[in-house]
Amino acid sequence: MCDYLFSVDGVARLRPQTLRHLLSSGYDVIAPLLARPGQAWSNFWGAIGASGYYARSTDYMDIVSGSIRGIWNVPFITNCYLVKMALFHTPKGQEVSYVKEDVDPDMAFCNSLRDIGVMMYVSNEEDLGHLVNHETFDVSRTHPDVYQVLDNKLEWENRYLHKDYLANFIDGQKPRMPCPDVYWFPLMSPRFCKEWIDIMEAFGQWSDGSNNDKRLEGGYEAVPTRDIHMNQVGLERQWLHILKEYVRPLQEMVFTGYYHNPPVSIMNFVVRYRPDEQPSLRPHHDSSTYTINLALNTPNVDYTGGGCHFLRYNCSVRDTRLGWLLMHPGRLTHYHEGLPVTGGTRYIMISFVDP
Ligand SMILES: O=C(O)CCC(=O)C(=O)O
Ligand SMILES: [Fe+2]
Repeated sequence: MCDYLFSVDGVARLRPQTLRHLLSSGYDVIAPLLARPGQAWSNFWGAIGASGYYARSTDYMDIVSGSIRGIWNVPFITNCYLVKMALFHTPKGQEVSYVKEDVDPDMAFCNSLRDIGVMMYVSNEEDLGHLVNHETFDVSRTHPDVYQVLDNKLEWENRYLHKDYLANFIDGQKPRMPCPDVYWFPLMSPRFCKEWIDIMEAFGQWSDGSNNDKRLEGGYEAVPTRDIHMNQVGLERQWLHILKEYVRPLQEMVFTGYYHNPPVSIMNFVVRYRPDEQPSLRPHHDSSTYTINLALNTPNVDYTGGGCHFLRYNCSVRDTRLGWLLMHPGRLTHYHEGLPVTGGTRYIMISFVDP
């Protein structure tokens, strides 16, 4: 039988050596001090308990930040802890329980430990990882992880931001400009692109490519594409967050002095081009101040033909790159068209940012 019971509320990303370290520490009950990305520290109250009981009032910040290292005896722990199994085999009248009237289970559990004189400890001797926030994780979604940009930022960025995204901001680096005032940046990972397409195809309700579009306020689209809007697949809030957090800083680098936070975009959609469906898009202006056009798959691998042509400059971008976006003014100078796809299927993600 296992000697320890390991409890987590949510999913803890504990490293194996951390677990080994905790297991060998000899205490009956111990909680690693864990961070939850973007939220308060887990076991924070344990640390506050430590300050209240044993330390100066400012010490808990030092404990949380790791500038003091050690193990502290605390009156309360929660979320993630390790308990010796022997504690659950105590004599009658000394049982450990997580049930007490209308008290929350974690409160009741700690109370019961205190009642029988079992000490609880918080440890920050090692950097212990963090907790995943499971509150909005919806397993009924296709690829629920991709929906987690607001709730599990750290995991989400590791999975879905392009590996070269941060390199966009290296000082003195000139952004790529394949056509005049058309900028080109790595934004999303291959996994993002694949899952984004999967979500659209699983939903499957592509527009019919006609001028009548009930999804639009006026019910009319002059230059229709076969597309799915983000609000049809529950990704509007997430996509607008991506625009604000990851696209806006790129825009501010290249269109200097243009600052709108958050960026406003009511048109956010994935376009599908196929030779036998809609292969191309006739020349047009977008209803945007600037447009972003993110390549979700790869020319000469997933499809042939395709690309975006800017008529004023007689300039095309055909060799679009997976997860890279094109950013260009929407009107006046950047009259453009979608070039015909001759085989396979091309997918792009479009936003009309205005303002
Ligand atoms: O096919 C392209 O790259 C252009 C798409 C486009 O201009 C649009 O959807 O407004
Ligand atoms: Fe366009």
